[in-house]
This record gives sequence, C-alpha cells and structure tokens, in this order.
Amino acid sequence: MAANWGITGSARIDRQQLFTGLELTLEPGWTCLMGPSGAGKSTLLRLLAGLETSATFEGTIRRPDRIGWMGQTDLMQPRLTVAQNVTLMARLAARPHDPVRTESILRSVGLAGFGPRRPETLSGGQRQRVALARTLIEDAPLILLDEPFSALDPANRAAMQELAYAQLAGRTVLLVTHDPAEALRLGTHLFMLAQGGLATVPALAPPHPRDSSDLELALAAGQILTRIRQSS
Ligand SMILES: Nc1ncnc2c1ncn2[C@@H]1O[C@H](COP(=O)(O)OP(=O)(O)OP(=O)(O)O)[C@@H](O)[C@H]1O
Repeated sequence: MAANWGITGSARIDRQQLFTGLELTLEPGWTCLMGPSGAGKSTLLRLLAGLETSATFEGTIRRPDRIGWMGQTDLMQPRLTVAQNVTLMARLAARPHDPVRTESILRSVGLAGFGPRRPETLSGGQRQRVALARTLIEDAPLILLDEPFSALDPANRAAMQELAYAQLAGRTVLLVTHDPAEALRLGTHLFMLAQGGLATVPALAPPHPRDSSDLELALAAGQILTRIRQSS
C-alpha cells in the first residue's frame, strides 16, 4: 500500500529555484520522472530518500521508514565478495542476514553461484544485477531509482528493465530517467520536471513493460524528447 508517499514543496540551490509548489504523490507501481539536465530530478529523488543535497527545501516529504535506492553507479565495495556486498546494509546495521535468502535473491537476478566472487570479476551488467539484489534484499516498500540502467549497453539495459520490473512487482517505484523510451516501457505515471514545475506526460496503456520495438512507444518517445528539448 502506498500510503500517500510523496513530496510537496519548493526547493532552491543558492538563488537558483529548482521547483516551486511541486506536488508529487506516488501511486503503487512505476512512476517515471523525466526532464532536461539540471532541472532538479536527482535533487528531488534525494530529498525523497532523505539523502544529503545542496538544496534548501520548504515543504513536506512523506515516505516509509525503509527505502530502497539504486543509482547509476553500483557502489560495490571492491574488497567484499558479491554476497557480502548484497548484505552490506544488514552488516552495517548489525542486523542478521540469511545466506540462503541471499543466494535465492542472487538467483532471482540471474547470478546463482556468484556469492563468493569479487566485484572486479563481474561485467558492468552483472554489477548492476548485484545492485538490484542489494535493493531487493532490503525489502523496502518504496524504491527510488536514479538512472540505474543508463550506463548499460542497449541489450543489457532492456534486460535489466524487465528484470527490475518483474522483481519489484508490488512495490512503489520512482524512476528518474533521461530516456523517454525507458519511461514509456515501464511507467504507468509519467512526469516531466521542467522550468520549476511538474507536468504530466501521457503514459502508454498496459501491459508493461512494453516491448522495446513497439512502434507506438517509438513515436511517443520521439514526442517526449522534443518536449524535453523545448523546455531545456
Ligand atoms: N552541490 C551542488 N552545488 C551547487 N549546485 C548544485 C549542486 N548539486 C546540484 N546543483 C545544481 O542543482 C541543479 C539540479 O541538479 P540535479 O542534479 O538535481 O538535476 P538533474 O535534473 O538530476 O540533472 P541531470 O539530468 O543532469 O542529472 C543543477 O543546476 C545543478 O547544477
């Protein structure tokens, strides 16, 4: 249940107003946030997560106690094994962690048997799968994703979108992305942050994730790209 999670308010960095009077309430499922570079998307996501930002924020933030986070970099600790990286948050918080569950989650992201390996032996795509496993193991109801697939090659990106969509079923997900096609594949609620405000963008009808070769998706992605370029 998404208990009215979201953000209402205004934010600025020094004299630069990022957004004013913004109201975002997250519905269950996938919400995608797009917009020109520098509009404040990452800042908004970090505010929602309770992470440090350079922004001065006035307003209210409604979020659950536990939040899952996945960014563009996998933040893996090179000296730890894959399994130790997946359970890092539990280790830091001195919470118990179950090796059987860790292996089961690794299997669910296509990394069965990878637990003892070191991060340097993994490809970029495999490292993002570890990052997804680390997000899944926390079992948070709200998941915030900041461009997690953008550094991957197109085939891996499409595979990760589908994997994340399947594995995060039932959660409330907010994805920040530069890629209109990614937003259209995954999102049931799409928004654009531009010129200090939030605008609704029409989403495609279910089923999601949409096929990446979908013609309707390609056309809509082109239109959104034009809109982003016009507002930057
Ligand atoms: N530490 C900082 N000090 C000063 N200005 C900052 C800082 N961090 C971000 N900004 C500015 O705040 C604005 C919003 O940044 P933010 O990263 O939230 O934008 P974004 O929409 O996520 O951009 P992008 O799509 O390029 O990642 C930008 O103009 C940026 O230059």
